[in-house]
Formats: sequence, C-alpha cells, structure tokens
Amino acid sequence: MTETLTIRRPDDWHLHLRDGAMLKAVLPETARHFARAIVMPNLVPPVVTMDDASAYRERILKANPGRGTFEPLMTLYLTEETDPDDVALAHASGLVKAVKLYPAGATTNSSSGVTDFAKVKPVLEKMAEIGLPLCIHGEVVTPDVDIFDREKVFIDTVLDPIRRANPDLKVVMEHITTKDGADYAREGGDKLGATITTHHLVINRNHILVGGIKPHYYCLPVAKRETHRLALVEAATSGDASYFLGTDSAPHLDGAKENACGCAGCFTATNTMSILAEVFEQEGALDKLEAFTSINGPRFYGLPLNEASITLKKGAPVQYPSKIDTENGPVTVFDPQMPLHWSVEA
Ligand SMILES: NC(=O)N[C@@H](CC(=O)O)C(=O)O
Ligand SMILES: [Zn+2]
Ligand SMILES: [Zn+2]
Repeated sequence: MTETLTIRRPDDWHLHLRDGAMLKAVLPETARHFARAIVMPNLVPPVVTMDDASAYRERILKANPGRGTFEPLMTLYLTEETDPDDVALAHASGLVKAVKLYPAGATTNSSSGVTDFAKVKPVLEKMAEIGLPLCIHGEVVTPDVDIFDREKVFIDTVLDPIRRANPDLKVVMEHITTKDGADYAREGGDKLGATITTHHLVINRNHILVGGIKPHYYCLPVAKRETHRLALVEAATSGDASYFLGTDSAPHLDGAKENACGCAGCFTATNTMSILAEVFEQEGALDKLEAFTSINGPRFYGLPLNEASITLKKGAPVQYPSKIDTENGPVTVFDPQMPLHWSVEA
C-alpha cells in the first residue's frame, strides 16, 4: 500500500533568493513546491525603499519564466533612515508584506541594520497603525554575550521592550532556535508569531562541531543544544498557530562556505518538504504538517490560504542532488543525514 498525503500548497515565510546568477539557480528549487515566499531583503545593497522592492520583485518574476504561479512577497530592510511614509505607501500598494529588522552586525549583510532602536520608533509606530508585520532577526550582538545565548538575551532585553512599547505591532520572531524562543512565541498572543527553519528541526550544535567543523551546518542563529532542537520539533509539530515554516534557505557558493571564515546559511529549498514530512512522521504528527507549512503562516499575515495542493508520497529513499549549479559555482544542498522517504509528486 502506498501512503500519500495531500496538503494545501506550502508557503515559505522566510527565504533568501539573492540576485543575479544565484537567483536564477535557486528560484526553481523553491517555486517547484511553494506557492509564495516572504523574500528577505538582505541583498548588497539592501532592499530599503518601495522602489528597491518593486525592482527586485520584477527581477524575481523575470527569473521564473514559465514556471507557473510562484508569488514573491516582498519585504523592506529596516534602517535607521527608513521613512515611515515610504513604508506606509509600500504597504498600501500591496507590494510589501513585512519589514525586516536586522540588528546591525547580527548576520549576513546586516551592516545597514539597526543599532539605535530609538531611531526606528516612528516606523514601528506607523507599522502598528497600519498592521504591517515586523520580522525580526532576534540576536543581540554585544561581544560580552555568548553566541549561544544571543537569542535569549535578545528576547529579554530588546524584543520584550519593543512589544511592550508597541502592543499593536505584529511581530514575527524569525528562525527561532531555542526553547526560550518557542515558549515566548507560544505565550505572546495573536500579534506574535515565529518561524522555524527546516534545518533547526534536524541539527543541533554537535552536528556542526563533532568530528570536524562542518561549514554547511553553520547558520545564524547558530544551532543550539539538543534540548532546544527537541523544543522546536515539539513546537512545529504541535499545530499551534504561533509557529509556521520559514526555511531560511540561504544559499552561498561553496567557496564562501568552505572557507577560513565561512559564511552563515544552510540551503534547504531543494529537499525541505521531504525533510519536514520525515520529521513530522517520526513525531507521529503528519496530520499537523499542513498547519505548519500552509495554514498558520497565511493566517498570521492575513493572506488567503492557497487553494492548490501538493501530494507527498512515501516510498524508497528520495534521490536529490547534493549540489546545485550556478554560473559562479556550486551550492551544497543541506544534508539531513537520514534517508528521506517522502517525495513531492510532480
Ligand atoms: N541564516 C543565515 O545563516 N544566513 C542568512 C541571514 C539570516 O537569515 O540571518 C543569509 O542571508 O545568508
Ligand atoms: Zn536572520
Ligand atoms: Zn534568513
């Protein structure tokens, strides 16, 4: 007997598509299975204004010829100079679905991010007023805070004060990696959501460091100890409306990862749905997969659920490429170190 699972077509609520040759190479990997994605604005230079977002959206659509209906949901990169009126206009036009807050220096291409939170107060107030969500990379960058504690300290010292000062602001805690993050999101009411990545459901910090350093498992926020991974699995598979998929699929050329100063990001677009089905099945929670990938996200963002569906089929271990090629070199696909039995039917 073949087992199949049909769910609404999934969306990715946190995705890096990059630009140019990389965009061309990675976009089909997402468009194959996903209907929509919240596209991260951390290009070089970043996507700051409505005009930037509009031009970037055109480049994405052009890179996806004849591949159906993939819809990029655009975001703006919050800087200390961001103009609240430009944000409001971008939202009103329907172009922009969220604003992204990077603490300056926290992650890849975050140097134009925020250091002085007082400077972005007018933008946050405007966003609360118009109902535009703020997506947050939640890590402090102060050198005295241990990298494994950056998320928890951020919640206590930055996120909670922001939310108290702006109780109507919709906030997404991006790529949570701790039990503290999962608990805070669950208790935060309907104005607070959290994305969970594919890779943080699979790896803990041992995968990065035991038996030699594994650059393809290095991402930010860095994977934490096993107790935290288990809390994330529990959260994602619970069906709780606070949690939704944001793969944070973040391609870098192999040469930039396999490097004395390797950059952060795991590329999971290619095998995400197979990995998630495997993880949810192991938890006896396949019936909760659709909530995580296809329902909780659009509900939070106030967008319609996808009417189209995908069917996953269980069988012999799935074959997927270990790398995808770009004009500038290969990008390694995330290796979950376990056989995957669920494939997405074409
Ligand atoms: N997650 C990562 O490790 N890297 C992301 C940036 C981010 O999402 O923080 C990237 O753009 O490469
Ligand atoms: Zn991030
Ligand atoms: Zn990201």
